Amino acid sequence: MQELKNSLLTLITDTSTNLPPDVRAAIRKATAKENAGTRSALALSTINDNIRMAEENVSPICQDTGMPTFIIHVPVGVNQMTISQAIREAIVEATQTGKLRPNAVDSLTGENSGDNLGEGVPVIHYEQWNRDDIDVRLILKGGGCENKNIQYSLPCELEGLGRAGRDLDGIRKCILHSVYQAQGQGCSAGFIGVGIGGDRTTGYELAKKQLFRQANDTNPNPELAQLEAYILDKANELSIGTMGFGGNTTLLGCKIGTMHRIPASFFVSVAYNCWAFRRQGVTLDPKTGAITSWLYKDKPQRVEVKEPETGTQEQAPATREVRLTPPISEEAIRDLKVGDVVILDGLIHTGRDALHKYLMDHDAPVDLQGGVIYHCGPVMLKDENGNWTVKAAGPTTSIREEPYQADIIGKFGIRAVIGKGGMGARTLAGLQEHGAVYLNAIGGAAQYYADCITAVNGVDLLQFGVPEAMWHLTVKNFAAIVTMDAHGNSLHRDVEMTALEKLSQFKEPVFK
Ligand SMILES: O=C(O)C[C@H](O)C(=O)O
Ligand code: SF4
Repeated sequence: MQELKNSLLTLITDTSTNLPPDVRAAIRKATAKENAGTRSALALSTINDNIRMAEENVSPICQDTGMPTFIIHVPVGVNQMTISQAIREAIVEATQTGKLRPNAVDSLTGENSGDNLGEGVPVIHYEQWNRDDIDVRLILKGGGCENKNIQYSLPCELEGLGRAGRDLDGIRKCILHSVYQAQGQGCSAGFIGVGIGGDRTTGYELAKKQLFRQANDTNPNPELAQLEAYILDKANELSIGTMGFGGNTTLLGCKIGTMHRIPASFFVSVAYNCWAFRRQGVTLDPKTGAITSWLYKDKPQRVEVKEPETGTQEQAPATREVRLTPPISEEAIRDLKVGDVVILDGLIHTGRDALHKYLMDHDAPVDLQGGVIYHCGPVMLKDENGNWTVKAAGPTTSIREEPYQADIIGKFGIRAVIGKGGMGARTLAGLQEHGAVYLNAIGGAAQYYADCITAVNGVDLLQFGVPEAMWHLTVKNFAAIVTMDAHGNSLHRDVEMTALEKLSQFKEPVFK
């Protein structure tokens, strides 16, 4: 198996940097359905640029390279320990070369292992089969969309949909609700894998396994095939749109599997995957470990695009572009309105979970008066001269900072927070009180934003690990949309309210 480690390294690199054709086809279809100039269309155009840049640069599509999860089928007699060891070596190498972000964190101490290895990381599942070759599939599913996974225990009451019973119609309601509750936070438009039945653990496993199906396959069970088609159609009527900006595409794929359950339990488990749906697979020669074929790389798929029906077309709002350089004045911020596009030049600072908690009872390492905080955990590499370079730097989900954000803005005089997915009522009130804005960047567009970073000025709190440290970055032409302003307006609140109204239209039974 002399080729094994290199084959696995190729698989990891390709998964992180090159979206498979079925996923690209779904994104192309979504792009064609949005009207030029709308916020969703602009977001999709950035996403498409980013997909191309990641492939060209052989760099991560998204900075969050997720929890590496392998599903491996082996012939009888193949040594699984040899494969696991080769996976670990390939993961360390992929981390050293910036194809993976160091993502394994000790849950109690918060220490980042730095090489993507840790207790339970990576995840590797083996199954034996009767074939002679080895089949290795890998998914790199990031944290933001993982946090939007949801498990329902039937019967239950669902916001907007009422009672969901222990039948196909109850299942239908749960799945629609799962898309609604994700809003834009898991970097919509997403793909969902659904597991019906099992227990709490196997239900989620089944849901994740569905994500290994081809996006354009047809479920062999006609009842489930019908449900998949129904969900894909109706979830797209929720108008959540790309990144939760509103729009015609909210869901790119729905795959449903079922297993037996025990009488008392009835779980519907949903695995939500962002548009940056990174999964690839290879077959390997069991003697040499060389790649013999790729599993998701068939010819580019033809996309048939149905025009949006009249009435569903969002009109492109007139966008105003405002160029700002930190430190930003309160006056300039109060002049901004939801929908404006802000182009930033100058110094910004990254800060996410660990930093926000830290800043509550510590001073900031740098002056943040008039400053900009970027919710981002980048992929960084140090060169031979000790200089840092940015390999990938898209936004992280902002809502996790909701308990801290308003206080931090007030305490340090921050004028803008960049992130994705939006924030809640407390932050909105804080923006109004202190004169600040929330800027939504395009989640997953890690190459696109890395390209806007012209210098790494320094780093503080590196003891939090690379993703959680406070990086001081100079940016040029960094564009983001005002989605929460200093006047109490929030696009996220409006989109969620509309989506809830639309969700409640699906209350009546469909599958009797
Ligand atoms: O950890 C990250 O960089 C991002 C995460 O995947 C998220 O979606 O919030
Ligand atoms: S930032 Fe968005 S695209 Fe990246 S892993 Fe998280 S949810 Fe996915």
